Amino acid sequence: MTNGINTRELILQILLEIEEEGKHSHIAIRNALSKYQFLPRQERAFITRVCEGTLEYRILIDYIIDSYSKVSVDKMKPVIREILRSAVYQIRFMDSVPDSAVCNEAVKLAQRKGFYSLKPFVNGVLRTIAREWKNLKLPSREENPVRYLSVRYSMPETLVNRWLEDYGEEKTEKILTDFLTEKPITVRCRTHKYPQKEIYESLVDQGVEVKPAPYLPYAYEISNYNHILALDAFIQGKIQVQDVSSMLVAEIADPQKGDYVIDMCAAPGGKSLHVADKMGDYGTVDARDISQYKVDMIEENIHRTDCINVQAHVMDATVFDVDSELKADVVLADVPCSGYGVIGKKPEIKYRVTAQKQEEIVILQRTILDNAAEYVKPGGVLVFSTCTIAKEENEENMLWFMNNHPFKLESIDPYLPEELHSETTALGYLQLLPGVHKTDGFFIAKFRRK
Ligand SMILES: C[S@@+](CC[C@H](N)C(=O)[O-])C[C@H]1O[C@@H](n2cnc3c(N)ncnc32)[C@H](O)[C@@H]1O
Repeated sequence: MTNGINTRELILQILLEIEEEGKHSHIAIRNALSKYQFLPRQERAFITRVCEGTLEYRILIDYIIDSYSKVSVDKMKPVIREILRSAVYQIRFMDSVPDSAVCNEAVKLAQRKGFYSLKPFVNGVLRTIAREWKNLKLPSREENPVRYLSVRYSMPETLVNRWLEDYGEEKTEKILTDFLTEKPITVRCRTHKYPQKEIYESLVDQGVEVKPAPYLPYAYEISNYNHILALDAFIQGKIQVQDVSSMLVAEIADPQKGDYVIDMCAAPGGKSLHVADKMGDYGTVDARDISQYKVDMIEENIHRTDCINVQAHVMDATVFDVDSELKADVVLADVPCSGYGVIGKKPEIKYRVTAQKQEEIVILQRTILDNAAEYVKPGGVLVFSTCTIAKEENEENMLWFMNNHPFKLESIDPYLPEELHSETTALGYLQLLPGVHKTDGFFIAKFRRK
């Protein structure tokens, strides 16, 4: 308890918003923390870790609870379920809090939330788990490898099955391991405007730990800071938060000074700003997104980075814009996707997968790609990208696109570090897999209009 705020209660509230109201985890956590800005850094870190960890390990946690509770997790009242889940996360994964304190806090919280009669149940289940969890066996890998991987790495069986089929057991296990590995944030240094040394020194002067990121010389991994919004390099627009996979898009697009670039799905503007930086102050990036809310996010970034050659507009990429026909030197179609490549950052994605959503997203992507094709000048470039590792959204869409539009793939090797070169990059596309490559899961294909 700090300043009248009960940390466990705040954690419960955040988890209920994510699990019961369908909020995105990073938004629910960010909103709660910005409401209670006075909380000390250590407590903020604790809240973030417990919420993220409870979500990341939900399947394993439920397996543990179900092994020791008479009432199964899916039959419990949401408040009790989330109290137990977050307590089990602390017992299983955090040494900093004694198990007895975790149990006591959970029991008190159940009472405060009006579940007086369930106090003995919460107490009994948690104390048994604290005593017994080390003896609990996971499902047998030999008898049921899918169930084993699902519980061991907290990944729904549908996704495990899909990746086993697409990538084989070894790569799937690397992907699953990577999703549960904590990683620093990556930033792009805007070296077109500011010397990298100056950016490095500004970060280090504020106590930030700075390490080179993989694959691109102007990317850093940063850690050991409280708020990124309080870093001078960020405030002054010298850095942009972006995964290296996403930075590769502007490299591969290779815009030339004076080009007209359309970014069809641009918010919050990471790739638009990068492309604009690469063009210097020449040319225009037409950064579009579906809603004013999204366009405001792009505007905020334009303002902070003082990128004068990016213009943001509300425009629905599924609606054909006749004024853009054959106008663009470069079109970026960084389409909405299932997001499986960023499950490590947004763990709730893995629990919200349905076959229907998967089909709908492919249809949406193809509609956007149909329009994107029409905007590219003869001889111009279309870069298609997603942050997923689902074949139907990536390779299958790429093949479909080539069968339906007058474009050909073009080698992307000239824009990539040698360690990323492969048969597919020589052809014109790249599937990055978490744990196999040192980035988020991401797909990029480069087409040129015939
Ligand atoms: C992968 S994100 C884009 C990330 C962005 N390119 C960047 O690098 O910062 C996909 C974007 O597509 C937008 N979107 C979804 N449906 C859309 C539509 N029909 N028209 C335009 N944008 C759309 C979403 O709002 C979201 O901002």
